[in-house]
Amino acid sequence: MKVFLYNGDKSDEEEKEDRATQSLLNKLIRSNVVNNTNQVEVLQRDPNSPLYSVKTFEELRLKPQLLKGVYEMGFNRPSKIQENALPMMLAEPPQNLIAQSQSGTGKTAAFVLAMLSHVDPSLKWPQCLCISPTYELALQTGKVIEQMGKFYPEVKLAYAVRGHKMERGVKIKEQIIIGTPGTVLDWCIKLKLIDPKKIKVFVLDEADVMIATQGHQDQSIRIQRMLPKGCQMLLFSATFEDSVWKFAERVVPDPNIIKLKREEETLDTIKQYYVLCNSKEDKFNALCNIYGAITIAQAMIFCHTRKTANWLAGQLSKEGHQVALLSGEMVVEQRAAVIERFRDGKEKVLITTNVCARGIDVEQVSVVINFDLPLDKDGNPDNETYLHRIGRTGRFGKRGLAVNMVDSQRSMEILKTYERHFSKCFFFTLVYLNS
Ligand SMILES: Nc1ncnc2c1ncn2[C@@H]1O[C@H](COP(=O)(O)OP(=O)(O)OP(=O)(O)O)[C@@H](O)[C@H]1O
Repeated sequence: MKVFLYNGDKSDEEEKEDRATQSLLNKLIRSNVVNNTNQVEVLQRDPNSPLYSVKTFEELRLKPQLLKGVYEMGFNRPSKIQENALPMMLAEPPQNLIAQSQSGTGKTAAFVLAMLSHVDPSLKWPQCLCISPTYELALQTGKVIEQMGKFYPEVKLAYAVRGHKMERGVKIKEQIIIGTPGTVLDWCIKLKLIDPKKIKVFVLDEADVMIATQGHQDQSIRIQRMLPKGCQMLLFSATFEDSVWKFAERVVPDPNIIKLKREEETLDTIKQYYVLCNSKEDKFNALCNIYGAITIAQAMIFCHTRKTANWLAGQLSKEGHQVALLSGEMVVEQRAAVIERFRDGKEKVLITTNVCARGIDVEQVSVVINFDLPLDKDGNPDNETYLHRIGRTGRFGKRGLAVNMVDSQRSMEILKTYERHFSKCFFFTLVYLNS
């Protein structure tokens, strides 16, 4: 019997990369808003009320201090999701909203602007409450509040996160609270620092990440139940599985709903090849043979496990090639630095595992090497991941090249499955690269 291709190596899926880390990484490496060309889908609670969307920030009649903050951040016009979400969030009377769009489309900036707009700075108590899944994500959102509110210094922000020790019963004067569910709950119930009845705007950010963390779902619902009837409820998520949807409906009564689909990727402009090899070492040799060609552009090399990625990076370095390695062992800041160097073109080749690279768009990558073919956690072909690795959206619709390394009967079968699945778009071409 053939030995299973990845036997002995722990699958990187097993290494359990959590969604919060991925989300934080995405925020750290983001340089710009993702401008999606897909249509926004809007479902209004009251279908008879007119549907407003805005093309400029001026149309929103923001406070001048906030408009100044928005422009200072370099925003010239609302992003696609903001065009629809902002008028709804700023409407009077307040409207509830569930909004879903991929990471980087401008959701955070939208709800931050809504919170800052609704605050009454003359009142010295918490009026807006935003919960985030982790300490680090809360700090990131806090930074956006601080930046956008730069010219509105009367509005103050407090962080309800671990490590921020507070005495029981002290009254908090800050108008905006950003925190994690556990600490926020403590501040409301145990320490009585926040009077939930005085909250006007409640934001639940990253709902999909939130429910992936044990206990956060219940804590969020407990917080929500303490809020007054007229409180505006806003919920944001990058993805919308059924579980997120069910949670959203419990947290946000009578919602308006905005969805912006991810742009679809295609394989139309990608030339796909495969290389027949006998072993990992053989694949390495094949890779060395094409190394000169792939470094004309920028390339990403995908391995199934951290162990293989480390090994490959070591081997290529020994050969004198300069490669960057993105590994799950690195802390998130280190990973962000690696991605940034690659984006800036300081490194030509990036070796990574699937989990590490999830959600990262590097526009200029035109060569993708599947040192190991993508597999799901049960070891079966994973069409979606194959498409994500290789495919291009309309936005980045440049030509590309993909090379799949095949080193066993099993991996050949997997390749054939991809070929069948995507048969409308391409046929694999066999190339011999070994000397
Ligand atoms: N209207 C805009 N014009 C230009 N840049 C913008 C605009 N809105 C947001 N941005 C920038 O785009 C990036 C992504 O925005 P934001 O963080 O709000 O997206 P997001 O959808 O909340 O992402 P995530 O799901 O990761 O939290 C940020 O760097 C932000 O400063």
